[in-house]
Amino acid sequence: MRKYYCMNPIAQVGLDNFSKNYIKTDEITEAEGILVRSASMHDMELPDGLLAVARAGAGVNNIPLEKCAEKGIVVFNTPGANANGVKELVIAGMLLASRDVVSGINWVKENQEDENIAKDAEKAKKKFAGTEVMGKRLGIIGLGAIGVKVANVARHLGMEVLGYDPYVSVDAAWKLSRDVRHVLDVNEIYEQCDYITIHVPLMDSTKNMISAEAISRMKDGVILLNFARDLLVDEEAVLDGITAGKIRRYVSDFPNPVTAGKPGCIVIPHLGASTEESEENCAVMAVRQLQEYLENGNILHSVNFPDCDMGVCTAESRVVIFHKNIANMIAKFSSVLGWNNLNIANMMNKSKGDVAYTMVDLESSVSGSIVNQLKTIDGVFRVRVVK
Ligand SMILES: NC(=O)C1=CN([C@@H]2O[C@H](COP(=O)(O)OP(=O)(O)OC[C@H]3O[C@@H](n4cnc5c(N)ncnc54)[C@H](O)[C@@H]3O)[C@@H](O)[C@H]2O)C=CC1
Ligand SMILES: O=C(O)CCC(=O)C(=O)O
Repeated sequence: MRKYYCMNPIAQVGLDNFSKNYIKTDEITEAEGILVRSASMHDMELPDGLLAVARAGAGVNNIPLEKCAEKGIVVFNTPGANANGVKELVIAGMLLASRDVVSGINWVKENQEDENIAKDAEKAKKKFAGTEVMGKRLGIIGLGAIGVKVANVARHLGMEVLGYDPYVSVDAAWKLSRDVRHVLDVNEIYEQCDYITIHVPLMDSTKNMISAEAISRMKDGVILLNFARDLLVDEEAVLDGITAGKIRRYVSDFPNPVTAGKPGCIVIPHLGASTEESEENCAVMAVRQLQEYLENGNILHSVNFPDCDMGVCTAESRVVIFHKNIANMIAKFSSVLGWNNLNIANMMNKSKGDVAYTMVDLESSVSGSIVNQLKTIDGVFRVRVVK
């Protein structure tokens, strides 16, 4: 029986995909697989028996990717599975920032006992008047699963759309409306747009990407939307920008003491992916990827190891090896297997940055001693007998 542990509540529809050979455990040290959403795993000890972590979502900044790689723990995410949920809330955020609906609703609540509320509302409403999005210019930083969807909807709303993504994938480019202007310099977005929305992962290279300098380049009265991660934006500079009238509204999906309750800030409690559909899509994808890896050693949508798929093993056994991406590793594995008279039926090796993954199907079974010989090869992190 294989055991998995959930660090956050995971949609039952997803968990139902586990076969009867799986059981949920409350004891993390027993788990071969972990399912997680936003819980931080940075300070936790990774159990020795842990083989994989599946993030039911996109952002993986809550997971120590390198530490996992060094221990041969595969980390998956579920690209695109919650993109529509986020897209819809970004559009809602744009509208809430343009029209003062929130203050208007609060006014109605505060005046609920007023018998003349209908008449008084007609007098009060001019305070809450706003602007329309049609005809305005939207800049999108990051044209991945979410950015592309936001771009295409914004075109349907009659907005002019500029997109910036130096690493845009072919797949994303195919999905993007051809009316979106792809800019090569992010400053064009800062300098020309009425609305700016950011959809990039939080990494060392993107932290504080929306800096005071970037804000200083923006048009007066810009509306800034952040449904990606708070640390991408210098939020102290945002507050200064609001005070100075540079920024009209800052919409963020990430409450923190800097922006919560501050004038000009519309802060949502991280609800971008909190829809039934997104939660279910992510859970189903995460569970399938986890199960495929635990049962067959196949990797799909990993963020710290290369994707590698040899299907179901029809040979006598399958061994997978996590190792450094350095010269001569395959020769060393073949030598160990050859000395031990093991014939290779099939083999695949893939690399990603500094790490690599080798899958080997063999015509006879592998003993513990052979596994130990593979483990002692310099540069090997982990050896796992899948079958
Ligand atoms: N608020 C919420 O609930 C959610 C937030 N997110 C956040 O949104 C982020 C984006 O999500 P997806 O679109 O699904 O990811 P994605 O991986 O499909 O797209 C990210 C895009 O950012 C681009 N990129 C990377 N560095 C860049 C840079 N320096 N400048 C411009 N573009 C750059 C990449 O090329 C890629 O196309 C996630 O990493 C996560 O942090 C994702 C889902 C839900
Ligand atoms: O699971 C969640 O609600 C968070 C979603 C998110 O932020 C992500 O997928 O990056």
